[in-house]
Amino acid sequence: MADYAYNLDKLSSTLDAGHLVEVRESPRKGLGLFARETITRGTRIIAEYPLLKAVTVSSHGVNVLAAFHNLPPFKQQAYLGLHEYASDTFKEENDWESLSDLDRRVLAIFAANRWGRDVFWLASQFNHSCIPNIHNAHNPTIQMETFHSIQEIEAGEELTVSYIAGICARDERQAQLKKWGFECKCPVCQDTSDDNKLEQNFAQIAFLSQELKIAGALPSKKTLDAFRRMAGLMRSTGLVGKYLHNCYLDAAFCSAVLGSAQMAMLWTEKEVEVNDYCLGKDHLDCQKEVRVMRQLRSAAKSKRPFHYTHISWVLDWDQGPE
Ligand SMILES: C[S@@+](CC[C@H](N)C(=O)[O-])C[C@H]1O[C@@H](n2cnc3c(N)ncnc32)[C@H](O)[C@@H]1O
Repeated sequence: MADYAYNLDKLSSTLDAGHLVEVRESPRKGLGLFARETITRGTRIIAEYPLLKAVTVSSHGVNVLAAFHNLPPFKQQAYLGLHEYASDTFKEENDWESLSDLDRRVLAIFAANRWGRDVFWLASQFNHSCIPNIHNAHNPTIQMETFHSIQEIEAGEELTVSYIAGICARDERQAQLKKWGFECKCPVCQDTSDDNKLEQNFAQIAFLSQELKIAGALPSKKTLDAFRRMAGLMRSTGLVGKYLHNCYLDAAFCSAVLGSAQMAMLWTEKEVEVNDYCLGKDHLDCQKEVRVMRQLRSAAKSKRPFHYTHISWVLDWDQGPE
């Protein structure tokens, strides 16, 4: 088994559509994942178990090193084939000078590829885009990380995820991406002209979400209108993943608090649609949302006065591993 190498064939699972993608050079980004054929929205392209799982992401990376040294040789070999990058901050945090060359490499690979505490093999080939076409999430039912297409993807097109948190303006995005040591070359970031419509949309979404945060997003006609505008901007920008889902969720709850079961139901239907293509119908969160949608449907049909407390809202979303 010593010369066993991780490869696409060995990893392809009956739970995903890994055969639809290939790993190859992506201009100025190293390797990347590309569609072999047209991929429809909502396809579970990858469902993967971690190659390396650290117990915690504690300082000095001891847990990461222990996890690596406990792997069987073929997995260590696969891991060491992944891209590495360690920022100066990461090196300082990890007492770089005291480490062996191998341990530095192990930690630099962890820094460049980790999703929380986990490093996946195939999913480590995803490059970043500020407008990604793939959404990743932990699926507790199958205990795997899943990667779904959130747009229709054409044959030959690159598949991308977002490495960063939140929807923010270019400067903040670039600052967050410093951790991975590159300047983003996605289409939004490359266009530095003042009339970059997509960038203007990013700035407006960031502004609206900041305003809502400051206002504490207390349900009112004004906040509902802000969620509606934000959702429209996200759709026209192509940001159709979890932030759009969250926006629909907020709009649904806001409509319910304002007393309209009908409007809450319509927003929830949109929310369910986004969640289904981001997570897959077997995800517990999708099933919980469908239950909320059914309650709202019957409340909307009923002649009885409606109050938002009649609905069992979903409060325990699955966040997946840290
Ligand atoms: C998780 S790896 C992705 C796979 C990597 N391209 C490879 O060759 O194995 C992350 C690294 O890919 C590169 N990268 C990812 N997204 C990029 C982007 N939008 N623009 C430029 N480089 C990118 C950076 O070097 C980054 O540190």
